[in-house]
Amino acid sequence: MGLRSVPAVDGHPDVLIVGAGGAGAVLGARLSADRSRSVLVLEAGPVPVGGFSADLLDARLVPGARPRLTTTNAYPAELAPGRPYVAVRGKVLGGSTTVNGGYFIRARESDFARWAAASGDARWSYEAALPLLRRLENDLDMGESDLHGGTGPIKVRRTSLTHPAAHAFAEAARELGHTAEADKNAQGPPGFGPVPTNVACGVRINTGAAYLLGVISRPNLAVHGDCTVRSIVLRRGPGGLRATGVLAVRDGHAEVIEAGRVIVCAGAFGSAHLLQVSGIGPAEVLTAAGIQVVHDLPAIGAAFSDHPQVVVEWVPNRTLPEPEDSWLGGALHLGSGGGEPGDLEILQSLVPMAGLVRGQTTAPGAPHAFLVSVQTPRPLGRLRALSPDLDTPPRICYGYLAEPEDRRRLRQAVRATAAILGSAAFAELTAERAEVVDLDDTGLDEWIATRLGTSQHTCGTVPMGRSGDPAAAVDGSGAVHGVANLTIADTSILPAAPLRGPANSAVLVGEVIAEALA
Ligand SMILES: Cc1cc2nc3c(=O)[nH]c(=O)nc-3n(C[C@H](O)[C@H](O)[C@H](O)COP(=O)(O)OP(=O)(O)OC[C@H]3O[C@@H](n4cnc5c(N)ncnc54)[C@H](O)[C@@H]3O)c2cc1C
Repeated sequence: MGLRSVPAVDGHPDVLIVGAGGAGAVLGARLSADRSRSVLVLEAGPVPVGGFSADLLDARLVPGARPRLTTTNAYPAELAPGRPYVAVRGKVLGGSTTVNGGYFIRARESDFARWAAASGDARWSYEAALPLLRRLENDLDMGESDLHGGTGPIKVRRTSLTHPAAHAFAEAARELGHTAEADKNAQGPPGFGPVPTNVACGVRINTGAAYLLGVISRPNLAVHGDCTVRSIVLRRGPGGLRATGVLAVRDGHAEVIEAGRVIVCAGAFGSAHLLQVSGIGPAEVLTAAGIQVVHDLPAIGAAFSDHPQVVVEWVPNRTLPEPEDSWLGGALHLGSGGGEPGDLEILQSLVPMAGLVRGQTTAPGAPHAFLVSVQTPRPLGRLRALSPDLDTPPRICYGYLAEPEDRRRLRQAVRATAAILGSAAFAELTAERAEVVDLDDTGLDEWIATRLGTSQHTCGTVPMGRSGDPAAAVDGSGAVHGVANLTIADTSILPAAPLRGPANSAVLVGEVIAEALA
């Protein structure tokens, strides 16, 4: 691990980026491509300029699944009343893309339509985003086309489905009449198919490695690791309120670093929390936390969305092999009937949960798993700072399963998984009936409540929207309403979580905002 410092950039950079994660690393690389612009990136976690350790690259594992990993931040949270949880986020170059599952699926067209409508900004339409979706990827399966990119920084590969459990899932989906979806990045009818991943030859391609490490020697770019921004410096002048820099702590020393523009890319939890402790957020939340209100913005932390998830396990009748490249098998997207097509997700793990939490690709005798989630965005989550001190974690409540319809959808997803396990295709792999089969709705609700988890896909803590809309915090280019020279650029600005995992969309946010600021 190492630090890199370029004094000329450190002095008063044109752009100061807080956080080098899914979106921040993209912005650091894209904005510093203009050699006349000085760019300083401050990342709270380590920046391994010599390369990432093998355990953070192995795509057969999910580093963030391991408790107390030093390259993650843990946030105490509440999924539903009485359901405590510890949510994690990457704290390392690449952010959560360095510790995540490597599932890399584009948002659906309807997500883009929602984001464009909320922001009133056409750059979030699917048509406008497509060239950037192509620019960010190198699709090793599909190659360059009108739909796919062939030269971008992130290599994309679909899972192979040759593993016996993945093969059984494919057969079961066919047997049960689910639509085949060979390319989940093609906006076709949702169904069963391989999972597009940001994985090549078993290596998870995080955004730090893909975008930033290769350009880190640019003279107009400096990237500092182990450097936490504790607040945004704000000044009120004749032109109104503006950001002039940040207060950062590096090597135990606090320093104010001034900059032409501050871009906050600290993630959906980190960005909203940093804004609130800096005095930007709902006045009553700030006042209750003892934070001086600098700018009342009610939308910050008021209505985030994510994907509730439960793990459905099954016991194989023999020891199954380790996966070759990725821990992921196939994925089935099906409709809940009350939402949009493909709003339920059944994602297959080829490594038992007992292995993933230990950082091991096998766990002999342990059950295998499906990760089952409802992908309908429901903006019921809340994040509130509790203290002016950034080290005091915010209060995070997801608001899961609040409505009967939320519970119905999750029951339906679990029962669809049980049907997969009860198929003839799976009879060759397991002798046991899924335990949920005999439960009525009440029993299944209880079963789900005790196993409730989350996909860790939070979006919308600093949502895009039109100026004057109380539900909006930033405009379509990430500019904070009412504060000059302050931009937010990460999954926090997406007004609603996409119908698929947000990692691809996080990279897209970096690309879109870089274009907007070019
Ligand atoms: C365990 C896990 C598994 C996941 N699996 C998947 C998956 O398989 N597919 C998928 O689509 N999505 C997945 N996700 C979600 C996805 O990875 C994230 O949505 C995405 O990375 C978010 O990008 P971001 O830029 O918003 O934030 P992050 O990638 O979280 O980046 C934020 C960065 O800011 C830094 N930072 C925060 N605060 C400060 C501060 N005050 N000062 C300086 N730096 C700061 C952090 O250290 C971090 O590097 C997963 C998430 C987790 C946690």
